[in-house]
Amino acid sequence: MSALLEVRGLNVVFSGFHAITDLDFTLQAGELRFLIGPNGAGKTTLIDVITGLTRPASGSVQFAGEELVGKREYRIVRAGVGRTFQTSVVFDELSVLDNLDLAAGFRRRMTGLLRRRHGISDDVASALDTIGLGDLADRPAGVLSHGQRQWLEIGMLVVQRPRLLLLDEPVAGMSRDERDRTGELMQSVAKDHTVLVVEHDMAFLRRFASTVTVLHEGRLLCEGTVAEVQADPRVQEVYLGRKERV
Ligand SMILES: Nc1ncnc2c1ncn2[C@@H]1O[C@H](COP(=O)(O)OP(=O)(O)OP(=O)(O)O)[C@@H](O)[C@H]1O
Repeated sequence: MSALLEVRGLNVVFSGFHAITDLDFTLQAGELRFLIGPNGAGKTTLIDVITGLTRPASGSVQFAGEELVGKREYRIVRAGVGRTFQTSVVFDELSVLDNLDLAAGFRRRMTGLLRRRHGISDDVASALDTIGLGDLADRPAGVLSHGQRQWLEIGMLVVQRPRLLLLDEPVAGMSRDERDRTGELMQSVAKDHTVLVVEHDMAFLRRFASTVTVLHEGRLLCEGTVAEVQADPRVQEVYLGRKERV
């Protein structure tokens, strides 16, 4: 494996408040990595920096050898970085298939994106299969359950063929069944992509995570397997007294 993403000496400051301090973080190509940490640890801020939403005070973010800091968001998307947001980007009135097709169209840069075409592209068919929504392909996205909607969003990312997928709390608000299916979906997506998942749910991590990075107050606290991280006294200390114990 080789490094796909290399964050070096990252500092993010909001009006004098240090949200991220001297962070080094590396993701190897093909990894499924989980990022955890108590509220305010800097997890979303790190994703915002990688995707160009937030500009760091200093440091670099190399993606496949290309510097991302200073690049506009759409250029970072084009470079192959896709993310889900906590707010939905699905169009309720459009069918599941049209939402996927529309997302794929951004990649293909087609004109007449909403024009119904004959047949579906291989990318869209394969994404539909991966997210398990084939039976609902022609239903409006508005009828989907919360979990199905999240899967559709993941599918909408996948059809854009990113090399790196950043998923911010993908199982928040899901039922147990939906969480399990999402974990399986993530593992399936991770076969062909590098995936970084921000997640709080420790039961979910224990089941689906291999390598975990822990942030605390904007700094890297530790990194390792789920078992290593859970056994680390520093991790236990920062989570102590919180609802979700490690
Ligand atoms: N735009 C901003 N302006 C000022 N402070 C900010 C801004 N964005 C984030 N912060 C602060 O930076 C710190 C890190 O926030 P961040 O959202 O990255 O944490 P997080 O680890 O994702 O937490 P959570 O699990 O609660 O989502 C927090 O103290 C937050 O209040």
